[in-house]
Amino acid sequence: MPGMKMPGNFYLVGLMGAGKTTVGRALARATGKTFYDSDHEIEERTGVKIPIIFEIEGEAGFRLREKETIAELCTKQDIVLGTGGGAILDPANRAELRKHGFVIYLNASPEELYQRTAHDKNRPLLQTADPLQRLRELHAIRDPLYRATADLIVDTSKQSVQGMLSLLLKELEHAHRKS
Ligand SMILES: Nc1ncnc2c1ncn2[C@@H]1O[C@H](COP(=O)(O)OP(=O)(O)OP(=O)(O)O)[C@@H](O)[C@H]1O
Ligand SMILES: O=C(O)C1=C[C@@H](O)[C@@H](O)[C@H](O)C1
Ligand SMILES: [Mg+2]
Repeated sequence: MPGMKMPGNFYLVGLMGAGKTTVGRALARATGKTFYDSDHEIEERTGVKIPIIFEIEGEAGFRLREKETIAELCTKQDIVLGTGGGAILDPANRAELRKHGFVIYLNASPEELYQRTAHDKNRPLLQTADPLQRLRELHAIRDPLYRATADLIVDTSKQSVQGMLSLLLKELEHAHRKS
């Protein structure tokens, strides 16, 4: 259903590798909205990649930048926003997202997320001896927060990116008709 027009903002939340960037871009294209990615915005503004920010300012420094960036992106209209995997840790971010858009949780098993992120060095939290174990821990801690923030929860483990897009368009159309 490309070109389908729905009002408002769609915000994607979920762990690293859930597909927030990939699926988010496709969703924006299909709905005629502008795509933003909070991680990319932060990299643009600082001029460095995320691992460098973690190295110099620590995770706390990154989270401050992330909070500022999310607040600013939440003033935009008619966008799809892929948020950083840890954005929902901060209650202020959760409130901003809930207030300004329709929040979609892309859920996937730690095993699937591990497969998807294994080749990529741009995620400082996964630069450990056992990234699968780290993903299991992060999933256990964050899954309740993603759920509490979301208007819609979808399981991405068994879907291709294209399959995810079709499912989302169907669910969003359904939610839109009810509202
Ligand atoms: N449903 C899917 N099925 C198969 N592969 C997928 C799916 N969704 C995403 N991928 C692949 O997984 C990798 C990670 O996806 P992506 O970068 O979109 O995740 P992300 O949620 O933005 O992660 P991060 O929080 O680290 O930015 C990409 O290579 C992407 O093509
Ligand atoms: O899950 C997380 O805490 C993170 C996910 C990425 O999107 C980046 O925002 C960063 O690597 C931290
Ligand atoms: Mg991303």
